[in-house]
Amino acid sequence: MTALLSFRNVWVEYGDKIVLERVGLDIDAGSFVSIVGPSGAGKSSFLRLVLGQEAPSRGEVLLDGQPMRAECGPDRGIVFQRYSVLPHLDARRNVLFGLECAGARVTGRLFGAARRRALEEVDAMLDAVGLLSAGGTYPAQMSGGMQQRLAIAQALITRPRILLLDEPFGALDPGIRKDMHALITRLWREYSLTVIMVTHDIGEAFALGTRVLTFDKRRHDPHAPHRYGATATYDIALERKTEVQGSDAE
Ligand SMILES: Nc1ncnc2c1ncn2[C@@H]1O[C@H](COP(=O)(O)OP(=O)(O)OP(=O)(O)O)[C@@H](O)[C@H]1O
Repeated sequence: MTALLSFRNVWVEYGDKIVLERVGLDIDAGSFVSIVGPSGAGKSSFLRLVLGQEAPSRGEVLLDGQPMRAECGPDRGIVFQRYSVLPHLDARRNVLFGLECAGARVTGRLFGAARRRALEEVDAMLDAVGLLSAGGTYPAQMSGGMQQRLAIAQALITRPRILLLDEPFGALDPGIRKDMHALITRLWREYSLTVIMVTHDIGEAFALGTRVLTFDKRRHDPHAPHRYGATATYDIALERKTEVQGSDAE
């Protein structure tokens, strides 16, 4: 079976600074991959490769066995720790914006029947993340948890196959984080997503992932810290036996 994503001897270098080196791994469709590692180990750089925001300086990244083009496509969505949503748009228009970006590249706006259909989809997505009644609310009026629900809705509205999460729950209180764990688990299953999540929380990595990757440097040169890059040093397959329970879990 072809892996959804394959990394073949992938390097990321900025000038003479090596960030990632010799990354070789396959990611299967439907997996939930957690990535942990020290600050600066190239975890966000790895996500940018998957997003198509950046091309490897050496090696190749394959999507469905084909070389991935260095461009963001609607089949990949991303949620960051903060600032994923647009402050000047209410919740409904934030999610609609995600659709407009993907569906109407020329004008950037949807009109008439297409807009009505899109708004129905938007409301269904807001419902899926528990924000249907907050459709007219602006991000500044929302709690951190609500903003992250909105960011997830915005990322999922284009029905991506791959959802990238960069420390998505890092700024949230523990109770809210549990709710978000339950939500993301439900959406991962319902939407048959492949999730790649960077987190600094080891417990979260193991609670949510079907696989945990650690990124770190195998070699260090104390006189030239940029000489060696990080790679996937541990690759741990997990059996997810238990459901993640949050207060909003179905
Ligand atoms: N465009 C760039 N030009 C030069 N260096 C860069 C660039 N982007 C990232 N880096 C460097 O690459 C290294 C890895 O950054 P990256 O953000 O991928 O690490 P990370 O593991 O996600 O870190 P953190 O956990 O702190 O978010 C850092 O040293 C960073 O300064």
